[in-house]
Amino acid sequence: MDKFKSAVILAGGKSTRMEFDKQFLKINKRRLMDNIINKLKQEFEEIIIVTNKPEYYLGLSHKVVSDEIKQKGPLSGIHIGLKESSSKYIYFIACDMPIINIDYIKYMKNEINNKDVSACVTKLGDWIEPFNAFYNKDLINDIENHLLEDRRSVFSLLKKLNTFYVEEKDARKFSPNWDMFLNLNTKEDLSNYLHLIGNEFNG
Ligand SMILES: Nc1nc2c(ncn2[C@@H]2O[C@H](COP(=O)(O)OP(=O)(O)OP(=O)(O)O)[C@@H](O)[C@H]2O)c(=O)[nH]1
Ligand SMILES: [Mg+2]
Repeated sequence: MDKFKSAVILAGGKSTRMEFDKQFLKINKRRLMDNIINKLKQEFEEIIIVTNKPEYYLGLSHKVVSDEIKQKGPLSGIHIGLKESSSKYIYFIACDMPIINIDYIKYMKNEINNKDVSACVTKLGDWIEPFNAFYNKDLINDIENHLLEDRRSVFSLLKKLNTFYVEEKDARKFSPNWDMFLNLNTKEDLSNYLHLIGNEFNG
């Protein structure tokens, strides 16, 4: 079995800060989600979308699922993503992360290939980056217990487990300005990003 067969895109959030649903964001007349899917196809055989609006994905050839434990934030999406996927390690990315770094994905795979870890996440100072990361399918029960205690933080969950951390300085070799972790939370984030790539926001 391919240990790294599956990738999950989380698109089940409320987009409160962006004020429109980020999963439908278009850049240069193309849906960002479609770009993410196409990129991930280079590296993963199975792609799963976790969305709160599955009716907008009818006809897509990938698996589309919704949270089973609702209203608990990203861990809800990680939970169902792990349940629905069919490999040991599952790659997770958010629907508002426009820059996929395939070399870094390959690097993480190689780092954990011969290890048995709960997750592979990257450090940023004292913090971690919860996406552009791998999680072990084994975590389903741990996440359920964490959420039952009404704890929602990915980092506090990972601290309790056997997590493999990539050091910030090692990750920066792949992405010196950290763009592979860029996520578009606000309209300002979006307009900065569009400016960077030389586009205007066109809805
Ligand atoms: N499946 C699922 N995904 C979620 C949930 N909450 C957030 N996410 C996803 O997790 C990722 C990171 O979340 P945020 O950047 O905070 O996005 P958000 O929660 O939609 O936006 P805000 O409301 O502004 O916090 C995004 O891909 C969201 O779609 C949830 O309850 N379920
Ligand atoms: Mg949020």
